[in-house]
Amino acid sequence: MAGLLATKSAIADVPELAAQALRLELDLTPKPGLVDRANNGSHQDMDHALFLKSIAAIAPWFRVFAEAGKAHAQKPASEQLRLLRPMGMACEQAMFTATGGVNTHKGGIFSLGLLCFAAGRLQGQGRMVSADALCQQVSEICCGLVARELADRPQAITAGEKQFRQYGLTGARGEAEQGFITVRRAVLPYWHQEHGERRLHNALLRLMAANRDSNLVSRGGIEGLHYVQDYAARLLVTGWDSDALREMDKALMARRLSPGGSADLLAVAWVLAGL
Ligand SMILES: CC(C)(COP(=O)(O)OP(=O)(O)OC[C@H]1O[C@@H](n2cnc3c(N)ncnc32)[C@H](O)[C@@H]1O)[C@@H](O)C(=O)NCCC(=O)NCCS
Ligand SMILES: Nc1ncnc2c1ncn2[C@@H]1O[C@H](COP(=O)(O)OP(=O)(O)OP(=O)(O)O)[C@@H](O)[C@H]1O
Repeated sequence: MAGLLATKSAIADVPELAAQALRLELDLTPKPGLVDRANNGSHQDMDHALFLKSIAAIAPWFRVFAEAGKAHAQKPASEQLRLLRPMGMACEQAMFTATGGVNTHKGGIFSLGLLCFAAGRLQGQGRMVSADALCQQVSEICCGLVARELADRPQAITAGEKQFRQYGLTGARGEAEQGFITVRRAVLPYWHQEHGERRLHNALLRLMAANRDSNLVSRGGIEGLHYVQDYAARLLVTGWDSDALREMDKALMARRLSPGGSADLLAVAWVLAGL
């Protein structure tokens, strides 16, 4: 009985954890190149207030995704993305309406939306919602996504397709299809070594060092990605404090670099670690 109660409360919490994750990610300061409480990082078209509006518009959708996952739980995993996608796009539309057309959370909606949907799916199947089970579900739901949407295209047209052709970068799709492998390898094993804000900063640095963030490539080319990866890896080796993070913030702003994919994965880490 105690196990059953624990399972139920964990399931109910995933949409709430996801909304919480977006708020914590936003408020974490300093955050190199990203919008935080102190500055707009490398962005001209968004600030903290705009991100708050975006979160308010997106958060109610997380429960919608979870309910949809539950309602379709008995259908094969291969059919799920086709069901979820129109809802994900409607949520993107709600974000664009709230922000006046600015892309504040497209990546976050994708990754967290999949987690919420997968949680509902597990619940509908009467299964335990653990981090491993959620990642496994997301991976099954996204099976073949990289091949369909990046690899099998005859011509590379979009930025994502070009980055895949040139550097093998699979972006948010690849991370989801691999069950958030970067979060599971680079962040979760170290999660309990730190506490409070330092834990989140450390996780963000680990993500920036490991993640092949397509945002960095679209802003600064492959050199931009390597610059941020090397910078973060160096801080993890030498040690860091708030001053070091502020220095890194300045360096990324000077180069117009924004590790938005790693910010999204920090939110994913919060949800997975919270289970
Ligand atoms: C797949 C999506 C995200 C495609 O976007 P795009 O081609 O721009 O892909 P790309 O991976 O380059 O970047 C999108 C965003 O993901 C984030 N991101 C970038 N790199 C990474 C990475 N390595 N890991 C995780 N997230 C990343 C960034 O925030 C970025 O802005 C998408 O827009 C989409 O299909 N939306 C429809 C809604 C949907 O399917 N939702 C399903 C769940 S609700
Ligand atoms: N705190 C944050 N600050 C900035 N970006 C963030 C933050 N958290 C998450 N992101 C992610 O970064 C992405 C925005 O990056 P970016 O502005 O480079 O994208 P874009 O609008 O598609 O490109 P561009 O501005 O170069 O035209 C969002 O999709 C969002 O998911």
